[in-house]
Parts: sequence; structure tokens; C-alpha cells
Amino acid sequence: MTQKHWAIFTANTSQKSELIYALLEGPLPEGFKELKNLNGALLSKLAVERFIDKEDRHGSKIITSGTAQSLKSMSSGEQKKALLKHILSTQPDFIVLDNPFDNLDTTAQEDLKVTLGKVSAHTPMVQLLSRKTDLLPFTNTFAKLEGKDLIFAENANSFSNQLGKEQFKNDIPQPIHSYEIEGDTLIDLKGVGVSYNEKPILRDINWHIKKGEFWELRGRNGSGKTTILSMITGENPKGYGQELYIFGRKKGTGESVWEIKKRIGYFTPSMTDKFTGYHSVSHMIISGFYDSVGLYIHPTEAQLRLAKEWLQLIGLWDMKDELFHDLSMGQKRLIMCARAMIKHPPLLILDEPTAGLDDDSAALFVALVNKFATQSNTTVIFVSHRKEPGLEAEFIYQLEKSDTGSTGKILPS
Ligand SMILES: Nc1ncnc2c1ncn2[C@@H]1O[C@H](COP(=O)(O)OP(=O)(O)OP(=O)(O)O)[C@@H](O)[C@H]1O
Repeated sequence: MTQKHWAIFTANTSQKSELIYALLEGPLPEGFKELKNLNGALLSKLAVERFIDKEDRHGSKIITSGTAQSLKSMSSGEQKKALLKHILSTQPDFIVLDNPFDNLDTTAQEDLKVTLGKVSAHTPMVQLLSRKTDLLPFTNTFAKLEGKDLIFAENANSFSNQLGKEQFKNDIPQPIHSYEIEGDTLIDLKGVGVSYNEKPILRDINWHIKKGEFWELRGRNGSGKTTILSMITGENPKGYGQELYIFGRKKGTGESVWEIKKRIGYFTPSMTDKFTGYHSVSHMIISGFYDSVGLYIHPTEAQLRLAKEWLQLIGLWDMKDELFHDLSMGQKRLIMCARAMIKHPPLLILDEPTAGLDDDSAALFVALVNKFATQSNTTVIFVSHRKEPGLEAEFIYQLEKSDTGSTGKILPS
């Protein structure tokens, strides 16, 4: 008998965690009787975070034993690879794969496909996927998760996207204040290099970013994308003492990290996914003025008006008083993105912002970013592993990984 493998299509409203829990801990949902009394393992971003938490709290190195480096300091792709290696070494009876290709570069995605193909000969798998292109070729049982209901179908083609390609009709709302930065240049890296424990990561990075430009930052897992961004935002002390100019000033010449951060809008999905407080949708947007998550002071009239314009733009005005907590994942991402945009900061960094989104929500998100990049003076840096359909970046900065440290080059978009 051929081995059964499931592909479950999820949308942003799917109750995925409940399904994953039921598969691993029981009671098993209908349609999975083959997994009865078997021990499953989970490959997902959440599983990585749980191991990081264990390392932090108990100092126990479970999936990184044998290496000196902590799991937390590894790049997101390296973390996922370490988890997969650990899972395979424990020889589980079955594996649940939650968007296995997110955070992996294209080479790593191909490698993972080959590995999973081999393992699939003897180990059943349940793939949860939000992007159609991710479908593993060996899956042979197909379902869609609508809310908490599983709907099975003959083949994967039965699940076409239901949503139309929504357009944003209104213009991008104008900010209350604008930022003054002298000159044309926003950020300049001149011959910047970084090593960790004598391992070279970045070498001779030259990257000149002007006001209002729209950049895509690309590079393989571990090539140093997050490292560059963290030097720019001030979180990484490796930026000091180097030829690194931010908003017209050399790094480390008097400006506090806080002053730099005030002028940067930042969004990465873990900000949303970890956030558990109870705040209304409109307050979440307004909190973008204060760099806090959630709002702790009374908003001004002007701020309320602006929040209304943003919510109208992204089609969520009807939900202004709902709790952010109760929104779907796609809606949360749009809100967090608008939150990062509301001030029209001189620099907006979006770090793999579409990871985990379904095709329609990703297209909507990309449309919002394109519109903002066109209608604002903000410089946008978009980091992604996927070739995001429709992304209209003007320039691509590509990191080329090598043993002597990644170097950068500018590609035509
Ligand atoms: N604190 C640290 N100590 C040791 N090594 C580190 C530390 N921080 C980062 N690294 C290493 O530096 C390299 C670059 O990491 P970085 O997170 O910048 O890569 P990335 O391009 O963002 O990767 P990904 O696409 O997988 O997220 C990786 O090999 C990582 O393990």
C-alpha cells in the first residue's frame, strides 16, 4: 500500500494551532486514522521558538548540541535546518510540516524537498501550506482548513483562491509631521565588515541608499541580511567604529539608538504572532506614533483622524473597535504594516513580511507596500526569500555568501 501523506491548505482564518495540537496530542481529527497511536514531530517556526525558550530558561542545548553557537543567534534558515536535523535523528512515526519552506532560501528549499522526498518513503507527513507553489509532490490526500473544519477533496486543484485581487482605492494618508534629513543620502555603508568569533560574515559591504528609494534585500540563509539591518537599526554594536552613516551621521557620533529608532519603521511577522495584549484595532495603528505595541495614552484628534484614513485605505474601518487579538493573520499583518507606515518614517524595514501568509493576503500586503513606496518619501527595504509576485522594488541588493564573508552587489530589478 502506498504511504499516505496529507496536504492541508490553510488560509489566514484557519485555526491551524488547534489542528496541529490535535494531530500531535489527539484526539485525532477525522481523516487521520492512520496516525492513531503514533508519535509525531513538528517542523515549524513555533517549534523553533519553543526550543529557543528552553535554551534561554534552562540553558539546555537540545537541537544545537555539538555546536558552540546558541540557537537564538543562528539565522532563521539555520534554525530551521537544525530543527529538521534533530527531528530526523529522533525518527518520529510521522511529521507535521507547518509551512516548511518559509524562511528558507531557494537552494535550501530544494534541499529540503529532496530530504523530505526520501523520508516520505517510510514516514507519513502532514504538510500545512499557505502558498500553492509549496505543495510537496508526494502528498496524495488533500484538504482545506476552513476555520476549524477540514474539507477533503480529490486533488489540490479543487482549492482555488476565493478572494478577488482587492485594490487599494484611496491614496496613502499624509503624515502629521515630516522628518527633516539633510542631503540625498539616507544610509551609507562603506567597506563595512562583520565577524562573529573570528568567523567572517560580511566583507567590504558598500551600499548607498538614497531618500525615497525602494530596495529589496536578498541573500541566502546566513548571508548576513539580519546582521546588516541590525547594524542600521542600532541593535548590533558591530556597527560602531565602521564607515556606517545613518540619516547623515556617522554611527556612534552622539546619536542614541533611541533617536535612530524613532526614524525607522520596522515590521517582521514575529512581532504580530507573539503579541497577545488586548488593544483595539485603531489604537494599534496609532501606537505607531509612540513605538509602543498598543496605546497607553489618549490619542489626539489628528491621530484618530489619521487612523481612520489608514483603516479606510486597508478596508478595515468597520473593525476599528474590534480587538486586534481577534483579527485574522492577514488582517493583523496589514494593521502592523500600517502601524509602521503611519509616521512616514524616513526608513521602513520589512523583514520577510509575507512569511506564513496565504497567496491572496500576500498579494494584498505587497500591493500596500508598492503603493506606500510610490506615494511617500520613505525609503523601503523589503527582505524576502520568495520571489514575491508583484513586488515593485526599484533596486535589489544581493548578498553573495562566501567563506571569507558575504559581499554585496546591486542587481537590476
Ligand atoms: N551573535 C552571534 N554569534 C555568532 N554567530 C552569529 C551571531 N549572530 C549571527 N550570527 C551568524 O551570522 C550569520 C548571518 O546571520 P544573519 O541572521 O544575519 O543571516 P540572514 O541572511 O538574515 O539569514 P536568514 O535568511 O536565514 O534569516 C549566520 O551564520 C549566523 O549564524
